[in-house]
Amino acid sequence: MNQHDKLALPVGTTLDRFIMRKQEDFPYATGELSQLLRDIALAAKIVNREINRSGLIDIAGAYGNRNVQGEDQQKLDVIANIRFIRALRNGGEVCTVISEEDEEVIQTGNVQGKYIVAIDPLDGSSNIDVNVSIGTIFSIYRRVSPTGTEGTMADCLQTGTNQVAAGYVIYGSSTMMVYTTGNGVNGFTYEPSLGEFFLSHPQIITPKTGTVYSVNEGSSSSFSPGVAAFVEQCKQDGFSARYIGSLVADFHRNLLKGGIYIYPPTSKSPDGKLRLMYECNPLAFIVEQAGGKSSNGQMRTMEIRPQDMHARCPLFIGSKELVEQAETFLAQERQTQQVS
Ligand SMILES: O=P(O)(O)OC[C@H]1O[C@](O)(COP(=O)(O)O)[C@@H](O)[C@@H]1O
Ligand SMILES: [Mg+2]
Ligand SMILES: [Mg+2]
Repeated sequence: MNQHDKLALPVGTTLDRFIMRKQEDFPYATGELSQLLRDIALAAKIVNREINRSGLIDIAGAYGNRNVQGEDQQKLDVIANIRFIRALRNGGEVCTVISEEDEEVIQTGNVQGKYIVAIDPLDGSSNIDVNVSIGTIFSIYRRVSPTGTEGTMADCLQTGTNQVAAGYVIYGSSTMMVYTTGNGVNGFTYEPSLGEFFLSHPQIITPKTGTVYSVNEGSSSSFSPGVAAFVEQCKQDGFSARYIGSLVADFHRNLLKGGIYIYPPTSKSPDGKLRLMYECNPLAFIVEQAGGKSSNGQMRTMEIRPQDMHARCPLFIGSKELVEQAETFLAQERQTQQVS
């Protein structure tokens, strides 16, 4: 197979075939990561079916519990959590799971498993029952502790630069899975009648800049001067404001069209709202692989050392030039604070 065949897998290739072909790029690959990606795709198909018919069956609304974030769990949050954890446990490749919906780590019992998965089973919970795009976000690490034991905290609290793969599923007008293993970003669209994901967006490259900014301006009264100045600059430059309120959906649009998504520190969320391990790091890996950028306004997201599985951090992510522009405003703000 020559170089051209290896790179240019035709649009319409199934996800399974793509994973197998890409595995051939790594002579020492043992197939475990490939199997893990297939396990995630399988769970995504099941969750997709539940989401599509959520209005017909009694899975709409709140579940009646609060998760470790203090958020009311939606029934679909719980269903998606169960489905993904079951698929990761049954697949056998994963020893430990970090989930947004579980306070403690989940030891799957697969002590021979080489991988750790951090997952946001259902992203965009506030949009679940109103038929707006929602998603699943996942991040995969190789364990650092020896196999034969349960995953440790050292396995779970690795920096984002150690990710071996990351991705998301968007349940929208179509359902897509977008992921990277560090060799570019590829998107697959789900064909429900065939039950298969097909390559539809090969080698995604995000535009260097754009004219869309995504931030919840409802919190603008507590934006720092630097954030407020950047948002004002976007308005003066005639940018369009787009905010779906589902991180995956806002990120996906900006990834394809160019733009910036910001979740800054606010009075309600002094460290921002989004979680480093299963929201910020996986999307940072993808955007960097697509030529974009991600930071907390100052530091590269993937270099932030997680202090806690559910640690939050501010997020500035998207087109490289826009993230750099926002960082410049924040640097000026820090300088002003230093001299005052
Ligand atoms: O309503 P806010 O404060 O703008 O927050 C919206 C953000 O919160 C989230 O819903 C958090 O994710 P979860 O739904 O997984 O908890 C993001 O998807 C979204 O971007
Ligand atoms: Mg989320
Ligand atoms: Mg969630």
